Amino acid sequence: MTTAADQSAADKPAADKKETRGFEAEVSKLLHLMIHSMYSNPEIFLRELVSNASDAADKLRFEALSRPELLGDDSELGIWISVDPEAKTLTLRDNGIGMSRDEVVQNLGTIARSGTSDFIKNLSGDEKKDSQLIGQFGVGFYSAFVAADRVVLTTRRAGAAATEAVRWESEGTGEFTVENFEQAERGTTITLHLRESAQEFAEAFRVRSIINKYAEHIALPVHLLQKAEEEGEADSWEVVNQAKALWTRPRSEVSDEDYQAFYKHVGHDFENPLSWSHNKVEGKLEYTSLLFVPGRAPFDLYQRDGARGLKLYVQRVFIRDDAEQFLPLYLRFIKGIVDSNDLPLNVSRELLQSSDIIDSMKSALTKRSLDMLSKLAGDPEQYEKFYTAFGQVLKEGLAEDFANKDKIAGLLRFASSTTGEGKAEVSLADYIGRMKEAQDTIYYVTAENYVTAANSPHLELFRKKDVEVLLLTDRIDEWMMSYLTEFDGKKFQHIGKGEVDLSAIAGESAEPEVTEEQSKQAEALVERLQKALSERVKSVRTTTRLSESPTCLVLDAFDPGFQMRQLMEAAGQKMPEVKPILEINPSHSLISRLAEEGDDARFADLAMVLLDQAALAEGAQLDDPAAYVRRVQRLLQS
Ligand SMILES: Nc1ncnc2c1ncn2[C@@H]1O[C@H](COP(=O)(O)OP(=O)(O)OP(=O)(O)O)[C@@H](O)[C@H]1O
Repeated sequence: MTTAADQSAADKPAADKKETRGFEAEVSKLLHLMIHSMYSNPEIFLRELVSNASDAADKLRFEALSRPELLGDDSELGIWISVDPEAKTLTLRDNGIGMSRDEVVQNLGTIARSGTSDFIKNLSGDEKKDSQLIGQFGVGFYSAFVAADRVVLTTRRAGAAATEAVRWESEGTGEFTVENFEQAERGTTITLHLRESAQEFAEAFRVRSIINKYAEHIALPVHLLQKAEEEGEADSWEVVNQAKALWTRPRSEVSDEDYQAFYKHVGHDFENPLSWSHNKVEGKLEYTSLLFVPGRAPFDLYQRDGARGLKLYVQRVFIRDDAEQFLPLYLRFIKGIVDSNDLPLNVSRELLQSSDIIDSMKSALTKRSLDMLSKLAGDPEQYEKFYTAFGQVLKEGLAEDFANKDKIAGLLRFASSTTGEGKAEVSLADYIGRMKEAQDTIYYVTAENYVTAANSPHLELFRKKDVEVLLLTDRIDEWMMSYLTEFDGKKFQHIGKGEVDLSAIAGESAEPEVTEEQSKQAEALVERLQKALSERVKSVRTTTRLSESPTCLVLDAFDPGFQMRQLMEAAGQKMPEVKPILEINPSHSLISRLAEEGDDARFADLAMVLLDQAALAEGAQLDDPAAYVRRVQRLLQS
């Protein structure tokens, strides 16, 4: 059995021969999963097929811009749906672009979209889990098998001869056949032989109610066959939708359901979007945009070649999918369309890449998207969904989009030392609103996870003085913060870096945590420690931030921390070694004992142990854990 994927030129059969081929392995896997995951909602296949037919019409209109002859005398594009309860079939025809034999084999034998195939290959095998993932990418044509146990598709590509049409047939169980066929009209006809469990789709009234739901946003007329009521009368076709591009209609005339259905069509999603923004711009530039915020991340969000961008129309004519030029990369999760009146219909890739029109549209659409997100933030429950899915991507914006830095920063959410939960829910505005009277700095700490951050010894004094600290635990947070130095006139400080000074916040009269006298007394100890630890630390000093722990490690204000180091090393950049600074807390009994230690060997062991413990407390891994264990054992025994 040849699979569709590994066909080579050498074994290509004569074009008109009937061939039986095997689906690519991933298609079989997808089909199997789909049938299991969609049984409770089988009608979705109709949405998918109508969506494909609409895309086929879009593609034909686009090709006809340069080759008008493709339309011939069949220029009224549409979709025709009929049912036959006796034959137990449902048939859907379109007069769109159609497919050649090669295209049929490629599109309906493999999973063409890049990334999808790998995604399916890597599914866990746990049917329940995998079924939920299926909704993350469009199930498309193959969903027909949820309702049908045999699907026959005939198609003739625009511009091809009637004898070059193709017939494809499959029972969805691993194989399909393709053969040449003769078809008078251009376009694609799909006949579903319905499963016993899906007989409802052979009932005209049932199909009508579903189509009413799924067709209103489609810009193409959808016709349903009306059976003649009286004998002798002919059957007739009835158009069931407005057949007007949804974005051209005034907002007040578009229902939420229509927006949601349209999103599912353009966003290849099963679920409703969290929010949308529909705008018509008039003036120097004229365009309409309809942007959506999805509720969950697609599987290819972090893939370099992942699907992104908007669907581009020029004067209502579809031009291309995935036009990336209208939004910055950090807003790649936004789905939708943009329809321009200013761009030429034959807009080229080059023009899209550099043009004043595109630049100003991009900056306006970026603002629009950010405004839509600010608005969404007014609903914390919905915003949390958004932030969980896309918060990390949004953070990239601080590095990418200088002009909108403040807006982006305003959209970020963080866990905090005062909310007591790991949820990222505190905004910078919330933080500023709760700042102490004399506080002029936004404090934060980065760590590998919430527990490490929340228990970091760096927080001790902040806790004691009731000063809030943001806890940043995404792996890109430290990198991100290198781009965020100010918000609303307030500086940021990483509490594990540089010197910390809370004296102003505590009030003039408050006792300092470490008195000058204690510092002075500790001077000799500091010197002794510096000598003992010179290989491993940059310096030793008395603390400005501890109140309970004996020691902690801090970095100089501009030294890269642990996260940054990991990030850079993952990107293949070798980082120079940076030694930390050891801070000691002279009020701690262990430090007093250390100061009194007369035995140099014991002093060295104690010093090393306190240093390693400071590293452990902030979630770092020891370079030589065995040496640490040996030292502790020696100390325990002596
Ligand atoms: N009615 C049709 N007319 C012409 N081509 C079609 C038609 N239906 C499907 N195709 C082709 O088959 C391809 C695969 O369709 P399928 O529905 O599986 O995926 P898709 O439409 O690309 O994306 P999605 O999975 O989100 O639906 C389409 O990209 C298109 O090229």
